[in-house]
Amino acid sequence: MSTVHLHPSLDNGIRPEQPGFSGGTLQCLCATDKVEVKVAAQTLHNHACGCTKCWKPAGATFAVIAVVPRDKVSVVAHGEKLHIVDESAVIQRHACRACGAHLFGRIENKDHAFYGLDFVHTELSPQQGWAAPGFAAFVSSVIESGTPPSQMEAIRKRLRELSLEPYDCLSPPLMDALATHAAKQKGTYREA
Ligand SMILES: N[C@@H](CCC(=O)N[C@@H](CS)C(=O)NCC(=O)O)C(=O)O
Ligand SMILES: [Zn+2]
Ligand SMILES: [Zn+2]
Repeated sequence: MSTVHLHPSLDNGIRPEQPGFSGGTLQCLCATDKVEVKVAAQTLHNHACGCTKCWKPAGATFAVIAVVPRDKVSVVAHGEKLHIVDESAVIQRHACRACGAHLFGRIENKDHAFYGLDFVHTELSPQQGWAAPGFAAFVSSVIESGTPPSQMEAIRKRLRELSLEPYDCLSPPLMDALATHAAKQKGTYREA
């Protein structure tokens, strides 16, 4: 058993995706009056994120986060408890004021490459069958939340053991999507 702790849903064995799974609900961590958000689709691009802005459960080094079309996300209970953590961030993270869990993150800038996709943590769902994480993003950023740099080699080794290739930004396909969008905005985009 490894002594490197990443996140409970990674450390305790990654649950496989269920073919045909089509969504469920997310619930905040409050004991009563839980904020509930319906996600009416399977998620895409699920991954571990080491950045300081993504929500992590207590004691976790990484967040686990995926995207889903924003029209599939709706608040179904206790939306009055939600607030936006940082209005100035690209991703507006809607969190429960009482327990701190982030229910969904939304990009309101229509010019952003990922506009139209919301960010969700499916560990907040009682359902099983959600997409499994496929890579690890912003790995070096865990140092910014207090991980000693000397642990990075062991962390990257453990991520690779779990088949979560570590990247210090996003994965190459997502970085390519961001750069393609930027090239189109600048007028420098070319087909092969
Ligand atoms: N090193 C920074 C990286 C933050 C960062 O760029 N996070 C990525 C991954 S979630 C992002 O897209 N952030 C946009 C945002 O937070 O609005 C940190 O850890 O705070
Ligand atoms: Zn709560
Ligand atoms: Zn993040």
